[in-house]
Amino acid sequence: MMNGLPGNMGKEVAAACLRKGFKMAPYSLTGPQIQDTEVTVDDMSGGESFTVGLLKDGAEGTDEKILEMKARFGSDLICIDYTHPTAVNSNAELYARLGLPFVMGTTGGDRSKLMEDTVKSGVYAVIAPNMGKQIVALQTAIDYMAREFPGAFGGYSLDITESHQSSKADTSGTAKALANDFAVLTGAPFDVESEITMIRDAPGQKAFGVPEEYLGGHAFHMYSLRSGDGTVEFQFRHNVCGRRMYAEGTADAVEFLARQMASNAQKRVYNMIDVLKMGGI
Ligand SMILES: NC(=O)C1=CN([C@@H]2O[C@H](COP(=O)(O)OP(=O)(O)OC[C@H]3O[C@@H](n4cnc5c(N)ncnc54)[C@H](OP(=O)(O)O)[C@@H]3O)[C@@H](O)[C@H]2O)C=CC1
Ligand SMILES: O=C(O)C1=N[C@H](C(=O)O)C[C@H](O)C1
Repeated sequence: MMNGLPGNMGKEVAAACLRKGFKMAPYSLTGPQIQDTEVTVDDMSGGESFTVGLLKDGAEGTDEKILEMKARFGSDLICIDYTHPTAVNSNAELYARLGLPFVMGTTGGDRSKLMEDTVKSGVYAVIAPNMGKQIVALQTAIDYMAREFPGAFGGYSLDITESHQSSKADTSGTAKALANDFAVLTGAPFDVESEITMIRDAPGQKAFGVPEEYLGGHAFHMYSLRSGDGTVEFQFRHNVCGRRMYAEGTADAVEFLARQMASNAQKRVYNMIDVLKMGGI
């Protein structure tokens, strides 16, 4: 069940899932601005397409339609969420209430509550602000570095700049996640709400290196660690044009979750680092 159609990631992820041979559930949760009642998604390579009915978030009869799908598809029904930061917690509550496994790619919301609610509910889930395999590998390495060498960059200042399409509603969830590890490395507090520089305007995006044709869909990140006297700088960058890498990773996460469910795995809530480590992608 691809929730967040006809959004940008919704369509990309639906396509990646179809390319992997998955079938689409007949309904998708959609947002308050959407007037259409259905949308057709395809695999973006000339193959299969599906028409999906759009259920406005909170609309009467939503639970019943989802429960009908659950009765029809059983444990083959896995929700994928690429909606809106304001919908993260309410959607996770819905999945928990109806006992639906889910992959949450949507960023923002109250992340601690999201984890708590999901763990408490006992549903299987993969939750990650970034599903791009290579970025998750970098994240894993920085996470390892922070755990092995906390304070190794003591006295260094941390600067984080990210650029995304102007429609992005929140600060990069990836930057926030990595900032926590970098703060362990510098040993100094870093406020992810106020200290990450966000670029959302076209001149700024172009100056940051974003090609003109990707102003509407890109994710450029730069993390800089600079020594106190300014003589040494480390930079880490991941610059993605388009959205395909996240969509492919999401389809892999769905397959991973289905495998964990089939094997009755004891652990139920995963992140993408788990997926990568456990050979899921
Ligand atoms: N984990 C990852 O790897 C990645 C995560 N993301 C995250 O995915 C999210 C979506 O991004 P993107 O597709 O670019 O955004 P879009 O704005 O293109 O799409 C979001 C869609 O969700 C709909 N929506 C809004 N509120 C709800 C709701 N309550 N229930 C269901 N649907 C709703 C929107 O409708 P409406 O127009 O009415 O608001 C819109 O159709 C963001 O949080 C982004 O950060 C993005 C890329 C990769
Ligand atoms: O909104 C996006 O586009 C992206 N969101 C994710 C985030 O906030 O970290 C991942 C990637 O940056 C693309």
